[in-house]
Amino acid sequence: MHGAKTRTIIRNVLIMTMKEGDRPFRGDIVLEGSRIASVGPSVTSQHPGDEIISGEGMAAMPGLINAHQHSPMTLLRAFSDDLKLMDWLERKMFPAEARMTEEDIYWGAQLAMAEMIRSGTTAFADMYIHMEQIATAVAETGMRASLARGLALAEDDGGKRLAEGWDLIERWSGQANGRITTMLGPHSPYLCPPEPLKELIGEAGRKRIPIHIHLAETVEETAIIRERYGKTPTEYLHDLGLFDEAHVLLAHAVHLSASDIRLLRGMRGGAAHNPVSNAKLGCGIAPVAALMEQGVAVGIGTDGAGSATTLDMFAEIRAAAWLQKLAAQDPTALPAGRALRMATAGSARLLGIDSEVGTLEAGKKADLLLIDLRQPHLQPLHDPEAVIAYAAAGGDVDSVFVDGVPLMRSRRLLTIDEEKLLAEAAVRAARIVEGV
Ligand SMILES: CSC[C@H]1O[C@@H](n2cnc3c(O)ncnc32)[C@H](O)[C@@H]1O
Ligand SMILES: [Zn+2]
Repeated sequence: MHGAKTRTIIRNVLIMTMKEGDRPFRGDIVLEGSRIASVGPSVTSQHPGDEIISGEGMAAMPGLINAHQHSPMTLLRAFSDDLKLMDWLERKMFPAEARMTEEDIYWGAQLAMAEMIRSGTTAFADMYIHMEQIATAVAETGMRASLARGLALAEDDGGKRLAEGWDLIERWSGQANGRITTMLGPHSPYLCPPEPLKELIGEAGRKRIPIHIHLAETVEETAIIRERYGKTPTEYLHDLGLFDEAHVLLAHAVHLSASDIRLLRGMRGGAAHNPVSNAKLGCGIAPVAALMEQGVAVGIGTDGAGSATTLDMFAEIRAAAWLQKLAAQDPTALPAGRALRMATAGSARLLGIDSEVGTLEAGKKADLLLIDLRQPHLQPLHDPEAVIAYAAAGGDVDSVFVDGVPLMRSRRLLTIDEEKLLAEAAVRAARIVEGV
């Protein structure tokens, strides 16, 4: 017998476990409560009360994990494009963000979550302001998230924002049935001077709190840090003890020298690659293959919708593969299966949740998606991994489960009132950008 937990059997589905070395195969996936009870090729025996979902024509894979973004920036989507990063941030984003209320943050985050669920993302790492609002939206929508209050430590605010960062950690770690985890979020080497950053790193180390930080996104950043401290941005963080003290989620990691990459060897956490944002802002191409060769975990993120425009992780997977091939002039530089594993198991490692999610296997949390393969652009299926990495888009996702709970079935969102959300977002977005 199977006890009181509800069981859902996804029958006869093409299963992509995303475990290293596994090939796609047809079989059943059994969800029991919040976890995966079994994943296998044999037909599973049915019990009274089991819910049966036909997987005919579908592929199942672990939920995509967006390893770096700023969710409320959906309200700034396509508000300002085609500018250099520093101009874009200082002239457009920061002034617009200064006009955002707590309620704006809530609705912007919910808009991001609707878009993420619709495109197969089940978990994300977020760094922003008014994080309580984002945490509330995560709890309500049923997603999984790692949340950090973004901190520009160069600005003297009497410790107010840092206190908000610690408060978030205290109040929200482990909330929403364990779906919410937290980090500290010093923004970047260029907005965080050595003294307060060293202090924060020491405190994070003592309390075992992970750190989410932007690193080496542009050549301008490299020049600024060289001028201020005579080091590369990576050396700057390394010399402050960051990689010894904490699990670290590095966003971008584009401009790394060979010796920078060696400094990252053995780090806990890893780098979140944001290929679309990096391409749109003209930042450069992160040395993904070289990082992986040195054993540094690499995941995939979108960055905020203010730069990436969409939160569709399938677009990022494709861009990641293309850009590595282009940069190396070598089609083998980042194969389809490896790009898919980066966006699932790789990102899970960066968020520190790889023991729970990121692959489809018995015992893990039931965070997964079903892709509808019965569409012209996804047929035939000579190589399912290649079809999904190179041809699928967020709109092909049929169903999404987190913790065994369906958040979308047959493309209908089950935890979000989309009509109300779209109306709220439109009014708020228009007000925020007025006059900026
Ligand atoms: C203080 S909360 C986070 C902060 O980061 C800003 N941001 C968005 N995208 C980027 C990026 O690509 N590089 C650096 N900073 C970025 C966002 O606007 C928030 O102010
Ligand atoms: Zn960012």
